[in-house]
Amino acid sequence: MFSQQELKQQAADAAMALVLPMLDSQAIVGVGTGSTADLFIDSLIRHADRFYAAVASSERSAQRLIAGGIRVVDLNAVTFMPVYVDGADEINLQLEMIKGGGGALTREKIVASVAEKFICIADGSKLVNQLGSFPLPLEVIPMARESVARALIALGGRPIPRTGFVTDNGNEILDIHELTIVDAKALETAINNIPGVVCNGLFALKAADVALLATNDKGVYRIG
Ligand SMILES: O=C(CO)[C@H](O)[C@H](O)COP(=O)(O)O
Repeated sequence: MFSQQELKQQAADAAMALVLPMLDSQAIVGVGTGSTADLFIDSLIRHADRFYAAVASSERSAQRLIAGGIRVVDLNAVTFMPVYVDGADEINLQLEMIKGGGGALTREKIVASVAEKFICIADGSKLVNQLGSFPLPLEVIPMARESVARALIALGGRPIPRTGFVTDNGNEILDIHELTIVDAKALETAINNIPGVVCNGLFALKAADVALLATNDKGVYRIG
């Protein structure tokens, strides 16, 4: 039996094998946030001579990349990014995800939107039939925390503010428990339309292109 950490490592290694042929001396790689993304960053650091630079989805990932000698560039300077690699809190067979457990959902969604291909890496426990057991993170403008919370209660959720946490953008996180997510794209759109919501952690309108899920029974299982 592999530990969860070993499974995350296997998923990160599988992503690196997929990404390497996409790289050249000009390539810019999009990098996510979290414990699985950290392992991918460590692998990127070992292949620093194979690409030009990275774009990070959080200050935390930027610091890890820089500490490893990787050039980190501003997304505004980037017109083409072949690939974005990141973890997920939940993913379904349609490659729709809940992300934002680490609070970096807004920058993650922005960087992912620029990339040609989103590769999701995770241990197999993140694969679900229906999204929503993991509380859905919302980044909200601080003055709108309570009005957004009321709107989410009306949608059937139970919002809990993530206390003592400020996003890289200076905003707050509401974690929405007990949402029934039947149509993830429709819910993502509906929540985006609530004034004060900066971003929600549903990645369904633009889902992942490929998932690499490391499991004990099937090895690294690829979807997409
Ligand atoms: O969305 C994220 C951070 O905002 C992460 O990708 C997600 O929380 C998964 O993290 P981990 O790889 O540590 O399980």
